[in-house]
Amino acid sequence: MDIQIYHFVEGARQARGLTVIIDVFRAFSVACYVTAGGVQNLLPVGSMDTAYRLKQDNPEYILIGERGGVIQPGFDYGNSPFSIQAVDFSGRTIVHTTSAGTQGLVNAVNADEIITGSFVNAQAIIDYIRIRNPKHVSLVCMGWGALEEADEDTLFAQYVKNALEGKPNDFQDIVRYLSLESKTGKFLDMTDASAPPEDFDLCLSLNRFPFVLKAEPHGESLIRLRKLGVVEGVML
Ligand SMILES: O=C(O)[C@H](CS(=O)(=O)O)OP(=O)(O)O
Repeated sequence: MDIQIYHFVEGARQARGLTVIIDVFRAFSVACYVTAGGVQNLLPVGSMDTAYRLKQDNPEYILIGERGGVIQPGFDYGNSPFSIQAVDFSGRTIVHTTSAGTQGLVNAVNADEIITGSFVNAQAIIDYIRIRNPKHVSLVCMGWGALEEADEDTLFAQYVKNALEGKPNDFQDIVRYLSLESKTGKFLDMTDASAPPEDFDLCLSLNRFPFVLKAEPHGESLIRLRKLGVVEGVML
């Protein structure tokens, strides 16, 4: 298995094989929380225009996301796991747009298969890759605004690579580093309603969810993230 690590939108375009688009803080942690909240259709989109058009055509849709980390006018929720973790999304369609994570999903045009990456479903992702056993795995770190490396995304890519190569990982050390030494620790100090400090622990709640989110075509031009259960190395 050939495992390559890429960065940002350009990396998403280069990715091939089974591709993991990584955004730990916070897009793909949010995506897992809303999936656990029962969402029927989770539609990641790149542009704000697409998000607003979908809402205009379908007023019952829920808009979630941010620009510059901040909830945008007309949105129902920001890109915050704390704000949505207790919400029942059963039967609902969510449109999700973010500065980094969802940009990677819509740009991974050369991938054979795309799943999301975050620590909240890390073991399911590792097990899924092992089950699929592809020739090429691409791990794409989306970073801050898809422009600047974010430690948590790079550390997640290395965590998955290590696991697949049979090398050890020290998750407690990752949490210590992110909270005390990395720019990511800023999430602990934020008081903005769009980025409450609780998001830090919620995004680093290791293996909370036993499923992967796989991108699939939805209609003519959209993608949908479908939940695939993976428990103890077995796909449900
Ligand atoms: O709101 C977030 O957590 C980030 C903002 S940014 O990437 O730092 O601009 O968005 P995400 O796409 O979840 O990384």
